[in-house]
Formats: sequence, structure tokens, C-alpha cells
Amino acid sequence: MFDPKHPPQSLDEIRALMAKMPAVDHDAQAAVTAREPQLTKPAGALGRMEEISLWLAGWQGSSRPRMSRPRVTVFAGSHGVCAQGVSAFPAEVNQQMVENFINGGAAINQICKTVDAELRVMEVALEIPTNDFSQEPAMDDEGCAEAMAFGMSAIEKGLDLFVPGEMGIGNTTAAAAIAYGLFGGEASDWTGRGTGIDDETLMRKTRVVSDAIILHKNQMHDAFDVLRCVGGREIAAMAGAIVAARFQRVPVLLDGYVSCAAAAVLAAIHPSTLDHCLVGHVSAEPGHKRLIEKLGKQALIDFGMRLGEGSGAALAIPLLRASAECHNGMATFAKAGVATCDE
Ligand SMILES: O=C(O)c1ccc[n+]([C@@H]2O[C@H](COP(=O)([O-])O)[C@@H](O)[C@H]2O)c1
Ligand SMILES: Cc1cc2nc[nH]c2cc1C
Repeated sequence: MFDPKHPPQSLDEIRALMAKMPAVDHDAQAAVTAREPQLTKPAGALGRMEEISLWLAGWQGSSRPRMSRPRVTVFAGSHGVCAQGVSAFPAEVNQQMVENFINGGAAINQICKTVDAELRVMEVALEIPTNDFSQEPAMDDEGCAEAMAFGMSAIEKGLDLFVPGEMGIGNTTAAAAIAYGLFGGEASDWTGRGTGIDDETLMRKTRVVSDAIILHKNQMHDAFDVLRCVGGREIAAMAGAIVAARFQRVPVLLDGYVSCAAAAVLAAIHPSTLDHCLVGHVSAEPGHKRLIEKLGKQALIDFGMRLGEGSGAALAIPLLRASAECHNGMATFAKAGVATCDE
């Protein structure tokens, strides 16, 4: 079983942990299913909100869904592949943006304030870039497991929701390489403009993604090998946090392309690993839409954002809160003295 005081030390330990993940709480879901038809509305009239309250209760392990303690954690990591000229911005932006998060000046600070969510920032060895994965594996087994274990420490019991956010110049190249490594197709299917690169840089980035998968092919036996070879520490940390959330009964709202690439690694190990996750937002990065389809999910909102930081998912938190509030706060037909349907 997962013990937060003794985090896993190797990818094999995490593989073993993932074979024992807790299932949804069927009793909690049965209670929600029994209460729903008694609420003062025609059956099914709250559409997807009804699915959300059922999902929240099941993964929180409670007959009454809650949304008073959502947490967004921005994991910041630094990427050796930036040496290939794949981003519109220099790598020093990472540390500068971390200071901006701490000073309350980033978009995610304002969104979290607006939606009443806690915001935390966790640097994942930010001062040491991962290896340039166009030349060698980004991480070794131990380093990748360490980053995942660090991500696990972002979760504690009693949170009502976790949003994995990230900051990492170059990480849409890593996300593209992960998606291409997991799902194949063409490298161009998965490679987009990230922070806003020009046509020439996009061609270079696509080649980096394509060549990296050829370079590492012989050592990518499962999805964790893909994460280790072409991922990044903040991506590994998000994957670790998603696993820990499952064990700690915390539902997860995924954000953009990079957070979904982290989640896709887990889904490729065991397809049911993401049952406690919804996708909050579909990013303007074209590969994200494709990736969400591969995960069999549907994003809650489409706001044309491509920021990362957990921003799109954080913006969708009020949809989850309203779903929980309706389920809990609505009167029943009996209590309100409203006549029920004739049929
Ligand atoms: O998550 C997304 O969908 C997303 C799309 C475009 C950009 N980003 C953010 O931009 C940075 C990565 O972009 P790039 O061009 O440096 O690979 C990183 O800090 C991400 O948080 C994130
Ligand atoms: C300024 C800036 C802010 C970001 N937030 C997430 N990724 C980012 C990338 C840049 C370049």
C-alpha cells in the first residue's frame, strides 16, 4: 500500500504500487444515485453536473461531494532539450516565474484567488536541467522515481480536489515526445507551437521529437521508460501526484497538454489509473485535443488558453463546486412540497 512516510525509491516500486490502486467507493456512489432523483428538478436536468457530483463523491469516498478544499500545485522543472532551440523563451524564465508565483503576480494566482483554491509551488530540482533528451535519456530510473515521489508529497488526505500545474520552458517538446512515444502516428501530430514559436522553430522542434523516439526506441519498454527517456522532472512529479491522489481519495482535475502527457504515462501502465481524473480544459496546443481523445475523456471547458500553470483546470473548479452544492443543497420534492412527475 502507498505510505506517504515511505515514498517509493524506484520505478519498479511505483509499477508495483499501481497494481494495487483503490477502486471507487461504491457505497458513496449508491447514496448519491439514491438521492439524485429526489431533488427538485426533472430527472437528468442537471446534465453533466450530475455525473460530476457522482464522480466526486465516489472518489472522495463520501456520500456528500465537497469542493471546499481544492489545491493547485505548480511543479517547476528545467529541460536540457532547450539547448536545441525549441521554445520561444529562454530557460531562465522558469526561476523568474517561480518568483512571480510566490509574489502573487502570475495568472494562476489570480485564478486561484477567484475560484477560492489553494496554490502551492514546488520546484523539482529547478536549478539542474534534465539531460538533453535529443542526446541521451532525460533522467535515469532513480532520478525519475525521485521526481515522482516528490510529486506524491504534494497530496494529503482531506483535499477535495487536486489540480496538477506546471512551469517548464521546453516542456511542450517533452509532452509531444511522450505522446508520440506512447501513441505513435506522426511527430507532427503531437508537436505544436508551445509558448509561440515560428514556423522554422516548429520544424526543428518536430524533428527533435521524431529523432528522440528513434534514439531511445530500444530502451522504451513501457510508459515509465518513455517518461524517463523524454519526459521531465515536473512531468514525473505530476504523474506521482496523480497516483498519490488516488490512494489518498483526492479526485484530480487535469489541465493542459503537459499535465495530460503526465497522466497519459499512467494510463498506458494501467488504463483504469485515470478513473479518478477529469480534464478541466482543452488547451490551444493541437496535440492536447488528440491526447484527450486517446485518454477517452472530454474536457469541461474550451477557453483557447495555452498557458499551463494549472490555469485552465483551475478556472473550471466552480463547475465542480456548483455540482457538489446542487447535490447537497437542493431540497427534495418531499421537503419542498413540490409535486413529482406523473409518470
Ligand atoms: O499545458 C499546455 O497546454 C501548454 C501549452 C503551451 C505552453 N505551456 C506552458 O509554456 C511552457 C512550455 O512551452 P514551450 O514552448 O517552452 O515548450 C511551459 O511553462 C508550459 O506551462 C503549456
Ligand atoms: C511568461 C511565461 C509564463 C508561463 N507560465 C507557464 N508557462 C509560461 C511560459 C512563459 C514564457
